[in-house]
Formats: sequence, C-alpha cells, structure tokens
Amino acid sequence: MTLKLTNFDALAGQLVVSAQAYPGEPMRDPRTMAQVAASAVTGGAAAIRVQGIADIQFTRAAVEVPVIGLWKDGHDGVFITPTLRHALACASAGAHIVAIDGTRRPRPDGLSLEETIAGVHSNSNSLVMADCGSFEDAVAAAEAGADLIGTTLAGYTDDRPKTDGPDLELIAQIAAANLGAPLIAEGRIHSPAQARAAMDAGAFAVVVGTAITHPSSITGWFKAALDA
Ligand SMILES: CC(=O)N[C@H](C=O)[C@@H](O)[C@H](O)[C@H](O)COP(=O)(O)O
Repeated sequence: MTLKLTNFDALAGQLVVSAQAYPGEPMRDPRTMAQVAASAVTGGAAAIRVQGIADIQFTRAAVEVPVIGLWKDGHDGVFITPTLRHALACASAGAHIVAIDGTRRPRPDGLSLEETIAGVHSNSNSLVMADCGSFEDAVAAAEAGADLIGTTLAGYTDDRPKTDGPDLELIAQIAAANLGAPLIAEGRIHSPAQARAAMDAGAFAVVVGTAITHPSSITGWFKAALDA
C-alpha cells in the first residue's frame, strides 16, 4: 500500500504539474505521460497530477514526488473520479492524493461527498483533494473532510463564469475564509505571472496543466497569435 503523506509541507508555495492527454490524442499513453511527468519534476515540479489508472501506476514508478491521481469517466456532469469505486481504484494504483469531484452535485453512486471522503480514508492510505467549482463547494468540501481544496472546476460548473485565466476572485475568497484545508489553485493558469498571481491571492500551491504539458493547445496559442 502507498505510504501515507503525513503533511503537505513539501507542497507549500510550490508548483504542481498536471500531465494529461485526452482520448484520441497522440500522447495518450501512460508511458508518455510518465515521461512528461518526470520531465516536469526535473524542472522543479513538487508534485504531479495524472489521470487514469495506468498513468498513475507508470507515473508512480517514474517520479519520487507525491502523485495526485484521478480517473475521469465521461466529460460532463460529475466526471472527475465520480464514485468511491473510482477513487479507491486510484488509491490502489498508488495515488498519494486522490482528486475527486468536490462539488455539491449528486454523485452517480448516490454517496455524499462526506461518505466518499470517509470511504477513501478508511479503505486506503490516500488523502483526498476535492475539485471544487465555487466558494460554496469549497466550504462544503472542507466540512466533508477534504484534505485539500482545489479550484479545478471553477468555470466548468454552473456556478462561476469561465474566466480567461485563473479565477483569482474565487481563489482569494476561499483563501480568506481559512477553511482548514490547504487551497490548491488550479484551472487556466497559463503563464508564470498567473501562477504568481494565484499564489499572491492566497493559494497554498498551484497546479498547471495545459500550459506545460499539452503541446497541441500551446501550439494553437502561438498559431492564433500569428494568424491574428
Ligand atoms: C475541468 C477539467 O476537466 N480539469 C482537468 C482536471 O484534472 C484537466 O483537464 C485540467 O487540465 C487540469 O485541471 C489543469 O488545468 P489547466 O489545464 O487549465 O492548467
């Protein structure tokens, strides 16, 4: 069983890199994602976030830093590690931290967020990151026992507009509320300056995905600038 993380000291003020390739994409291969993850660690990533059971397993073998694992099932509604079964599979695959949907929406298995988090805690050594979409989600997730709160779903549920960059207003609001669980800023952090701004807004750590690990998106940004 994966060794339990006893504290988050190593993540304070640090960069977490998310390495994900989407269905049908050329880089959708667990070995590739593990190599991308290892490259991010070489560059200074303090933890890695990966999607899918095989990606978690390969990445655990490739890096020494904590691994945040999730399992996306579908692409709308509650799809980020939607049930306790998905969460325990991520834990068994070696995720030190399992990222799950942390919104207040009904979950496909009928369990509450609190029951899901308790189920992970009592059946594995993994901690839980609740991927939230609003301030109210964050408050509820902290009350439900989440170990980490993420702004991952801000702009992807009905609660918040999809800001161009990170939702700094939400990050500042959650940080100011001192909910008792470290706040991870995640979602649309596309530049070093935006990562800095998320930290300055009160985040404990930041997750950057697309801007570091998704070449087709990055290429598209450059191409759009040239085409404009
Ligand atoms: C909403 C959703 O499905 N977010 C996912 C969560 O794991 C990923 O697709 C994102 O890449 C990740 O959150 C990092 O964000 P960004 O790629 O914007 O830096």
